[in-house]
Amino acid sequence: MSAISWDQSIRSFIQQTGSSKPTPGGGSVAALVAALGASMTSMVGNLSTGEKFAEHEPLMTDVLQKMTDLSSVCEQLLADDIRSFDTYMEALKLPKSTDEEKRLRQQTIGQATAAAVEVPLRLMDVCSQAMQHTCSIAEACNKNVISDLGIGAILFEAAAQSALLTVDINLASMKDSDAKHGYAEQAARCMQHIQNARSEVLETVRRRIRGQS
Ligand SMILES: Nc1nc(=O)c2c([nH]1)NC[C@@H]1CN(c3ccc(C(=O)N[C@@H](CCC(=O)O)C(=O)O)cc3)C=[N+]21
Repeated sequence: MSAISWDQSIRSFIQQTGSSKPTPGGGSVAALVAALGASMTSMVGNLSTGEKFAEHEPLMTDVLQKMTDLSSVCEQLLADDIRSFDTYMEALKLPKSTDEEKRLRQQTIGQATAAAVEVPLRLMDVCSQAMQHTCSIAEACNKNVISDLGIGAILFEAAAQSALLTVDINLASMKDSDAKHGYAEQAARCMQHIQNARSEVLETVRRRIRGQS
């Protein structure tokens, strides 16, 4: 067996996440959950090809490509979140004896906080796009795996709700109230869109599980 297996990576991620080290933190876990959501939608897309689904081929091909791209963004965001939160924790440790040190520390913390908000916000946007694509195949995809499409939708919502909490805790410490309101509004709008699309996906999933068309 090769030294790097998925099993070992998953085990090591889980151990590191559960340790007392601040990162990977909730922001990174949310990115991983979103990537798993993309895997579910991909699996459903990959099982919705061939003669029976011929008329939907362009749609499935497009959604599969989108899931591959969004999954790569999740991978990037997982790493970005570690970097941004580590930077924030480092900024807190800056000296604060003189006025100049205090000013520099506050400025650095402010910048680090903005970055720690923007990473989970980007993840929410990814979840929103992914949810929309998931919704777009709910009627046409293979019924045998419709439950997995629902799982994808649930995971995108869980990832987005988790990212939203991360946005909120960082906004709570933000001083610039204009920026704060801008971020909060963007997050709320995105979450609303995600929840609407999730409801639509799950309604279709449940109807198709019941066997009504
Ligand atoms: N983009 C982003 N990603 C996150 O993952 C993220 C975040 N923002 N914002 C806040 C939450 C919460 N979180 C913490 C993790 C560990 C400690 C931690 O280790 N705290 C120690 C103090 C450590 C020290 O001061 O060195 C303690 O409370 O005793 C704190 C907070 C990560 N989060």
